[in-house]
Amino acid sequence: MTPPSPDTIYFYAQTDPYAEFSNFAPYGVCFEDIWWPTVEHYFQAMKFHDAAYRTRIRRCQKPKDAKALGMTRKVPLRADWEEVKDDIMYAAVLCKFRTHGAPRQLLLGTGDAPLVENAPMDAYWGCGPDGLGLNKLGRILMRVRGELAEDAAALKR
Ligand SMILES: Nc1nc(O)c(N)c(N[C@@H]2O[C@H](COP(=O)(O)O)[C@@H](O)[C@H]2O)n1
Repeated sequence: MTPPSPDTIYFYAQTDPYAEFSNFAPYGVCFEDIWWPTVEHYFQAMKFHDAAYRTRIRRCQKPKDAKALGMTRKVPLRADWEEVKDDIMYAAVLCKFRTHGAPRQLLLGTGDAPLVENAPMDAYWGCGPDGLGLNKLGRILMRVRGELAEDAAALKR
């Protein structure tokens, strides 16, 4: 097991440094002419094919409320969710950072530092309780950082 690099940047709560990297941060995204208040709202809504339920999630006041609605299994989860969820998350996170300059500059300013969602209960998107989780959100952010750096380089050419 490789130990975490000393320059690893951890993010999670909205009261912590680098809160901008969390999907709960107040940066909206637009898909198919519909505006979603946060990445979390969009991601949670995409779990369902039910259009009315998606709208209910989009109208939640807070991302934690959107997440709570997304956790229900009273409304059927789309059958292909496990296959599509990583791509949906990637598209939403890329859209967020292409849309909003402040988090984009913060992300680009992290250079090559490893990024880790310090989510104690989530070993898929975050590092989980023992720090050994998959950290899929951190990995997506690092991939997005590379895309944004390419965008910036192309603009200078
Ligand atoms: N800020 C915050 N609070 C939590 O309680 C969280 N679990 C997370 N992590 C985010 O939760 C989303 C994943 O939801 P599912 O478990 O797939 O329903 C994803 O956006 C994580 O980044 N963040």
